[in-house]
Amino acid sequence: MKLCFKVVQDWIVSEVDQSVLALDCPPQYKEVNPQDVVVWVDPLDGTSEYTQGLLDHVTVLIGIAVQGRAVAGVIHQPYYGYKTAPDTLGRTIWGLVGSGIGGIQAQTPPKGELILTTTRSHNTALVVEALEALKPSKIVRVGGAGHKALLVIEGLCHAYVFASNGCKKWDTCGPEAVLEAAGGVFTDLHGNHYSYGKDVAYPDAQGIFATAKGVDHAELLKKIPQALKDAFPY
Ligand SMILES: Nc1ncnc2c1ncn2[C@@H]1O[C@H](COP(=O)(O)O)[C@@H](O)[C@H]1OP(=O)(O)O
Ligand SMILES: [Mg+2]
Repeated sequence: MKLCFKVVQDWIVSEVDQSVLALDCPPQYKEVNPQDVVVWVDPLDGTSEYTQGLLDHVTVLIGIAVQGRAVAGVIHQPYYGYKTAPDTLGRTIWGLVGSGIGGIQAQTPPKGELILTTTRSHNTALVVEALEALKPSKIVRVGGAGHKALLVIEGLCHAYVFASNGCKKWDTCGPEAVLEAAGGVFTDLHGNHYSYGKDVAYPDAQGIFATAKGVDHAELLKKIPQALKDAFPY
């Protein structure tokens, strides 16, 4: 059977960030068995915010898992700058664990503060309880898992905390890989990495606890009461 595709010319982007091609692939990923690779895609993360016109909360997420671990990802913000710089709309951030990130500079968040980011549209009593336990100096409520990961990568927030089972593997595989490639740590509320293998259940049933480069993830996680962690069993 012969398949024919006609690609609309406007869809083809020829001016892209080439820096990824200059990177040396970490040795452990130079030869992987294709059967060990799973790609998770969220074509529109931040749906609720999108419907409300909060366009900069929206991202397109691609995550690549090898033997269950999130190792590479892309977070594309199609509407980045739509209010301030509509002529250069959008930005694409990518990361490969062991190699680094491209598209933005990873930053360490300010010392002496604790700025947390979390959901603005999927709030619950447990979400609030977890945030209060950390005694933050500020809470940034925005939409989208990709968007929140970017706030942490850019050092605008110290941590992304979500005591809920609402996110799915396609929401977090890409963000986890990019944040960890940027020097951060992205785990569940027990401090464990999710598995992104082909047979896993879709919900991130143990919540999200992700910290920026330079933040002591284990120390911060100790402030979450055990009873709250127990509300998210394996
Ligand atoms: N309770 C939920 N029900 C459905 N999707 C959820 C829920 N909680 C989180 N998500 C998904 O995880 C992303 C991050 O959550 P939030 O924006 O609330 O912080 C959301 O954009 C949404 O993905 P999506 O928008 O692709 O449906
Ligand atoms: Mg999503």
